[in-house]
Amino acid sequence: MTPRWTTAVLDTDQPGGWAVARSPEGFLFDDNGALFPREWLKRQELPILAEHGIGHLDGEPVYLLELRNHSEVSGCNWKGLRAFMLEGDHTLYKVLGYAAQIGTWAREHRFCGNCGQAMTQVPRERAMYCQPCDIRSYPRISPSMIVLVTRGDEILLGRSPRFVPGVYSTLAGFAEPGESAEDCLIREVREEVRIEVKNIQYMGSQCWPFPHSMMLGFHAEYAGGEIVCQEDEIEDAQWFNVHALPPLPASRSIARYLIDVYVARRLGHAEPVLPG
Ligand SMILES: NC(=O)C1=CN([C@@H]2O[C@H](COP(=O)(O)OP(=O)(O)OC[C@H]3O[C@@H](n4cnc5c(N)ncnc54)[C@H](O)[C@@H]3O)[C@@H](O)[C@H]2O)C=CC1
Ligand SMILES: [Mg+2]
Ligand SMILES: [Zn+2]
Repeated sequence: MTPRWTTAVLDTDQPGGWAVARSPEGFLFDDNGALFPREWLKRQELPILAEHGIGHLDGEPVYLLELRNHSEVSGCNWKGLRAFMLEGDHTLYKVLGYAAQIGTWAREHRFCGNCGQAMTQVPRERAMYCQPCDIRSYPRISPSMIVLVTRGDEILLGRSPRFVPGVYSTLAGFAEPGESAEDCLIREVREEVRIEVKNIQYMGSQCWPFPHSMMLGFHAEYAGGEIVCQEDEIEDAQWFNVHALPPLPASRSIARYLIDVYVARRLGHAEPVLPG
C-alpha cells in the first residue's frame, strides 16, 4: 500500500499546494483541519520567517510556513503538536510532526554557527548553507534511549515531575557524545534509579518530534541494586506487577508499546504493533 504521506524537498517558487502554518503557539487550524490552501494562507499577512516544501499528502504538495509569532486569522485557532498526537488522525500527526522538526531547524539555523552570517536554503536539499564557511546545516535529530526494565512479573516504571499527575513511564535519556546506545541505556538507568541491567534487547524505534528525538527502544532485565531516584529528574520509581499497573503513557508512544509488548507476552495475549 502506498503511504498517504511522503516527505520531499519541494521548490518554494512553484505555486499552489497545501500549507501548514506553525508558530511558537503551535499549528493553525480550523474546522477543516490544519492544512490550508497555500495561496490563501500566504495572503493572510502572517509574519513568515521561512517557507519549506515538506512533502506530499495523498499526492498533493505540502508546504510549511514557519512564523515569527502567532497572529490572528479569522475563524482559526492555534494548537500544539502534542494535542494533535493525542487526539488527531495519525497521518496528519505525521505531517505536523515532520513540519515541526523542519520548522524548529529552520528557526534555529537562520545564521551560521561559525561566522554568524545569514544562511541560505540549498535548492533540492534539506540544508542551510553558509558560503564563506562552506558549512551545511541539516535538521538535528537527537538519539534518545528508552528502556523497559523487567524482573519476572514486575516492571520498573518511574515518573518525572514534568509528567501528567499519576502517570508512570519507562526510563529514557539522551545519548551523549562518545556513547553507544547500550552505554547510554546503562548510564541512564544507573543515574535515574541506581539499578543495574543485563540482557539488553533492541525492540524498535520511533520518531519523537518534541522537539527532535529519535527514540531507540529496548528491553532489559534487572541485574541488581535497589531503587534510588535521581534528585530533580525522577520524582518516584517503583516495581509494578503486570496485573496492577498505574496510569500509563499515551498509546502512540514507544514507552507504551514497550510496556504493552511485555505485558502481552507475560499474559499470553496478542502483541501490539509499534506506532510509526
Ligand atoms: N516517545 C516516548 O515514549 C517517550 C519519549 N521520551 C523522550 O525522550 C527524550 C529523553 O528523555 P528525558 O528523560 O527527558 O532525557 P534525560 O533523562 O536525558 O534528561 C533530560 C535532560 O537532558 C538534557 N537535554 C535536553 N536535550 C538534550 C539533547 N538534545 N541532548 C542531550 N541532552 C539533552 C537537559 O538537561 C534535560 O533536562 C525526550 O525527548 C523525551 O520527550 C521520553 C519518554 C517517553
Ligand atoms: Mg530521563
Ligand atoms: Zn559561516
